[in-house]
Amino acid sequence: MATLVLLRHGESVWNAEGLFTGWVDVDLSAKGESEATRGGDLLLDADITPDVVHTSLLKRAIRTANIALDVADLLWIPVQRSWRLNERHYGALQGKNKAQTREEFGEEQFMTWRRSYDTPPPPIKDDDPLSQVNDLRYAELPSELIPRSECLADVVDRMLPYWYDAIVPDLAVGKTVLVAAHGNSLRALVKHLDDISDEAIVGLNIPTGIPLVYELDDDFAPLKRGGEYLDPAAAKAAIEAVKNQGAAKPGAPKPPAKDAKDAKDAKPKGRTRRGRKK
Ligand SMILES: O=C(O)[C@@H](CO)OP(=O)(O)O
Repeated sequence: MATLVLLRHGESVWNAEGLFTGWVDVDLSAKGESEATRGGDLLLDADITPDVVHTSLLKRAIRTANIALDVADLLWIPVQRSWRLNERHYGALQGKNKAQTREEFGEEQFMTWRRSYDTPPPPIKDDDPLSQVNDLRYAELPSELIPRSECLADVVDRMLPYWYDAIVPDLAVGKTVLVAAHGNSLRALVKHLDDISDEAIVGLNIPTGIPLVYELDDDFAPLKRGGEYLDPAAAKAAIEAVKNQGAAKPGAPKPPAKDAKDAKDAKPKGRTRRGRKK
């Protein structure tokens, strides 16, 4: 038997602003930092001591893991990071306002892009400032493996090799494993663990900053389907909030104009592959 803890990063600055994020490396908001702290507190209260942590290459997941592990005085545990745990690449929607996209394209198209299993959003162009093709952290990935857009089925395909090759070997030797990742990469992992159908996964949302604990049998299948959130009441409310992102609030004013240019201006600064050559 082994313990697997899934932790979605705390609220990011773009979650707070209602923007599609994907592979853009935005930081945690102040609320996201407190959510990560609460995540660490919940682990302490439940007496769960991770032996190893796996994260994506994005700072919102890395910082969430660090903050939570710091609370538990476990910053020293071994860490492995992989692009395979990254958020779903949101293609040309990266940086776009969710509410505006819903208004512009309609509820059905909006939800198809957000939650359908096998329809990716339109691809991002390689010369778009919000593309990751020249990002230093993916310099060792062949260009064709760097996504230009992904649906959840694509995320399952690129995440599963990491599950089998990196996470399962830790679980197999009895380690308690913490995976700090993202809404959609964790949906992909939960789909696999709980054997959720392509149709049913559409309705599953993962809340920010609340540890989800799975006890696994010797075949790495959950003893309890769906696992257990360490704060079930908070998880329920937070799941609703994720579900309703981009939805119009009755009587609410329209969201502020945020066109593609605004999104580009908001791009977080980082070193690029090109930057390295300079
Ligand atoms: O913008 C994103 O990258 C994701 C997660 O924040 O959003 P959504 O929940 O709409 O898939």
